[in-house]
Amino acid sequence: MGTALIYDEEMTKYKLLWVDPACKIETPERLTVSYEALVRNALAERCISVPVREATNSEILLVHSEEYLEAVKKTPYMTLEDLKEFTLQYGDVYFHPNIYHCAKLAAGSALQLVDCVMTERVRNGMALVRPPGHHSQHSAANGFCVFNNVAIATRYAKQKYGVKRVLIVDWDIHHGQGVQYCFEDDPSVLYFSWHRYEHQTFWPQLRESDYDSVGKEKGAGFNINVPWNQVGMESSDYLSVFCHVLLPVAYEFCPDLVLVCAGFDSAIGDPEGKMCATPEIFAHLTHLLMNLAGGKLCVVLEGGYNLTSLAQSVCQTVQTLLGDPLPRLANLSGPCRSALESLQCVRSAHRQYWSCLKHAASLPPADISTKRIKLAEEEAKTEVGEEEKSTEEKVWPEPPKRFSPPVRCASVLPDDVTRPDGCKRLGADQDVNPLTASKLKDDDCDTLSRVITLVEKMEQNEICSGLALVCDVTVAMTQVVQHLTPDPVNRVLIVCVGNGKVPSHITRDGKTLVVQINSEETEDQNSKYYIPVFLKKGCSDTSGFMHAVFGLILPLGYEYDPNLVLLVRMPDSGVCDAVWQQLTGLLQSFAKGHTLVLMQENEKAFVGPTTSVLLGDPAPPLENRQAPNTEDLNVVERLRDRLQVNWNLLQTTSECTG
Ligand SMILES: CC(O)(O)CCCCCNCCCN
Ligand SMILES: [Zn+2]
Repeated sequence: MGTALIYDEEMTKYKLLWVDPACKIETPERLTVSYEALVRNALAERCISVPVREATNSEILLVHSEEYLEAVKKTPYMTLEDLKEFTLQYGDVYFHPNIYHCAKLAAGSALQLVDCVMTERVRNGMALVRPPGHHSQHSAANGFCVFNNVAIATRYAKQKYGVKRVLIVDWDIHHGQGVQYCFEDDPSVLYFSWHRYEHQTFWPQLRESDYDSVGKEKGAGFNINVPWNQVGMESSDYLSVFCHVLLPVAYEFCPDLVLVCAGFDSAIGDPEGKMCATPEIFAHLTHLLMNLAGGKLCVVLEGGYNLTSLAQSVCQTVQTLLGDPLPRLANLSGPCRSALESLQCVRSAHRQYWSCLKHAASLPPADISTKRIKLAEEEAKTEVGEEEKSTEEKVWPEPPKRFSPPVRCASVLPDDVTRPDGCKRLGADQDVNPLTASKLKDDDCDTLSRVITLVEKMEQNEICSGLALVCDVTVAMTQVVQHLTPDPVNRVLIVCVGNGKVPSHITRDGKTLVVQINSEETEDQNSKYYIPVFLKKGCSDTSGFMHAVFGLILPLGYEYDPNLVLLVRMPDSGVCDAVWQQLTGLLQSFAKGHTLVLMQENEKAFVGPTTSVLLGDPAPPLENRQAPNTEDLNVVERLRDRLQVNWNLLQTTSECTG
């Protein structure tokens, strides 16, 4: 199944007709540069082009009042003076004779996206629209928004397709208060938003944008606000929040559909956000959401005002939706102190609602409230100036080209195991380099030499990922590590699932990082590079396992930044299919998708499910939503406490930083 792209140049045909410093950044060029970049990078042609349509009255009325709709209906016939007059009743937004038409097209585009994803005509998709939507409210336009595109799409999906749970991820740098107001008492819609806040001094300066707005009545816990109280946030900060807040909660929520309020003003260079995360981060944020809801992911454009970073970020997002391998995120420094404060605040505010957070620190950092008051007082003192003091132009490197290796997935299988379609079989002889074969002294040398050849072809980027059935995974793992070209940049992340002795010598000098999830206590080797995660209920406990994936494996993997990932399924690990597939999917975040899966020969039943994920299909949703058991949560928390001195991305509170 493919990726939908919805765009129509009609939505470029409105603009600001008078002087208004607050609105001048919202221009038609935002849409044209985004679409043209997709065309230029040969991404648009790989998408399924879906036409726009106007949202109907009844669809708009799913969110907005009749009075508001009737009022907006009159704007096409207004004079310039009337339009200015009409605009005055709202904040930070402008009207134009053609904006009503475009607003119907923007909302209709989101509905078209929902239709083709829910009818499985496509797997996922992106709608390039303007005007944006997430600030508009029941009876008000606001913040460049006229109709709330994503809120309407959410109500539409529930009404037309009986979708029970919708996750809305709002990575725009402004708080989508319009979405919050719409669903704050609705437990079937989980709204997650991060936003520049600076202790309520940044637009829209709402008290209800802070972390303690968790939702109302039945909706308590289903509204998650992550305020950024400083500018300059980087990829590390964004990934920390995904790993330690959004993903654990999203998996516990188990949505049937995921919608993204995709604003790219959270990228480096944006005049509104003033953040420092490079465009590649959106490839990762998108990928981390692609194994939820069976891959049903609808991305709808919101903000983004630096035309260069906007276009690059849109391309990173669409290329990931298309399934291309991700770029590596170089030298992640770990979350800054302010981000850790926000992280701690959000986790403590939501610990009572989500079992994955029940071990979170119970209180926000002591001084957080005084900071808010102090900063607000300071703000009051300085004149309210739109022009920012620091106007230095941010520069960042062009994101690296992300081309797919000629072979997406190769397998080394015993002759009696059928090769899954789409997967290339690594032949016995023709592919194997004789030098390698000679070096292997093992009785299984034929298979092992093919495994080594597979790894060599991954290093040369001829093959993206691989799977091998071997007679002894431990031997195979050891051989792979030994045969890696001794290149100083070689770093292998090894994730061992299940019991079994991992030879200690392979955790040599930091060239490998081994994380083993098992169900039996191993002697506690206090090494930075060997991390045993002992789960009482072993790998069969889905919640405990996934807690270790989000809280430990993902952060460690991002910080370690390997160029190869070995996923090893130890004999009788007890891990269930869906969890195994989720892990396989999530590990493709690293090493440009170079994942080698090693399994015992008798586990041929898992060859199909594993290769389907290696080939880019989404992992099936984890049906169960029971809480991780307490001991397992304890294990992961204790490990995190012990390891976070060495691994910054494991931090979740600001107390720990010295
Ligand atoms: C879709 C969106 O969230 O990007 C809209 C943001 C509106 C910002 C209003 N204030 C602008 C102040 C200009 N310096
Ligand atoms: Zn924004």
